[in-house]
Amino acid sequence: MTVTRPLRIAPSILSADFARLGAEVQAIAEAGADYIHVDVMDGHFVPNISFGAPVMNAVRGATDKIFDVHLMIAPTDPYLSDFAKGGADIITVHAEAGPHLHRSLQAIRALGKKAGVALNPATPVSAIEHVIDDCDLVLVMSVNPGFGGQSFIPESLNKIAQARALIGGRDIDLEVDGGVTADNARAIVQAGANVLVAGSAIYAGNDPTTYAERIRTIRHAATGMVV
Ligand SMILES: O=C(CO)[C@H](O)[C@H](O)COP(=O)(O)O
Ligand SMILES: [Fe+2]
Repeated sequence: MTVTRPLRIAPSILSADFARLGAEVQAIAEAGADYIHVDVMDGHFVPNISFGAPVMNAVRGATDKIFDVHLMIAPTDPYLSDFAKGGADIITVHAEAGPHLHRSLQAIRALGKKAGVALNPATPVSAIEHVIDDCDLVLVMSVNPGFGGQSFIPESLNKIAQARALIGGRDIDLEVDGGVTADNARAIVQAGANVLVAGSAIYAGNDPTTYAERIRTIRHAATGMVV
């Protein structure tokens, strides 16, 4: 029998108001986020630059929720300890970011953190077959990484199902990131995911009074609850 971990909603602070980042992290945590998704981009692995470990560390004190750090950087290994010391709980590296994925995953666990591996849309699930027991989280990218606000790639649903089959009964989160909304959340969860990242769908308008309702709407849609 396949055991799926509990549903988690992980707002991406990439879509937050950076001028008020600490307050935005606190607001999203109080609004019901399960994980805080932190997108780190280097302008090399992806065509955009966001922020690094010092900025993440500066807002770490805003909540004690799990910091789910998505590294879109290459190389990754020289920076892992900065993110671990800076307060990351889960550190996810891309399978495409370097030739030694197994070493990177082991390095994250040696730092006492949960190790995640992310797959770009063009990378097959088979790329992580031989490291699946070294992972605590698998992240299926449902857009090409680099920017918030893109549309969900429909083929991702097949890939999520393949990743779920690979994970089987292991205690591993299956996360989906990119273009997640209340409209596709149910299909994503039915395909086998349990962690939904959403940036623009939650932070739209940067109005904290709407965050709890946006998170609740996605959570209810994902569970098939009629509201
Ligand atoms: O990793 C990312 C982009 O590379 C972001 O987490 C993702 O795009 C979230 O934003 P949105 O929900 O607006 O698509
Ligand atoms: Fe992300």
